[in-house]
Amino acid sequence: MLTMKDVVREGHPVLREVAKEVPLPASKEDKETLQRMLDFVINSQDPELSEKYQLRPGVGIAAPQIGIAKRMFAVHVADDNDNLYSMGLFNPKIISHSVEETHLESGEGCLSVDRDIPGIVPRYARITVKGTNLDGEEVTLRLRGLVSIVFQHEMDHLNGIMFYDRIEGFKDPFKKELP
Ligand SMILES: O=C(O)C[C@@H](Cc1ccccc1)[C@H](O)SCc1ccccc1
Ligand code: NI
Repeated sequence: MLTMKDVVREGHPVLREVAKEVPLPASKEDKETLQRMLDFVINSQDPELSEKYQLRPGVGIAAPQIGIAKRMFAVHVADDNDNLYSMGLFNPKIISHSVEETHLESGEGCLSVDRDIPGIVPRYARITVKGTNLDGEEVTLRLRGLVSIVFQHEMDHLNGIMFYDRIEGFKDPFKKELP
């Protein structure tokens, strides 16, 4: 099972790479990896398992965060109406988004960042995401609220972008110029 020792931390070049598309249908290996990523996020929210294995609670993780520069991430998060989004996605793509923006009042954190970095991280308020799930089905998701923010945070990881790159005025030595 994946634990925090498998999570690469900021400064590792893989976090600044643009991850590569996953050939579909996904290989057995890529499916196993994505399933382990989903299990990690689920385990990280389980009081016993997160305590036992010292997992930092998370709602998502992207493959570059375990050193794999492939376009896939896993999320396990409920929306404001308690609909649970628990899935792995291959080659996710934001196909449309609102002009309106939103942000978490508390700012954002990251499993690959072992420091608190305060600041507003602007995100699109609503997004439409297309991707392929672990069953090989193409899914289209219309998202808003925390779920939308989580998906945008994970999408950024696939493009070598860290949440603090989006904080106005934050200077980071590893800063990646935003498109
Ligand atoms: O590093 C990651 O990608 C996992 C992050 C994802 C994330 C951070 C901030 C905002 C949205 C998504 C971890 O889940 S950070 C821990 C966390 C837990 C619950 C809610 C928000 C963040
Ligand atoms: Ni992160």
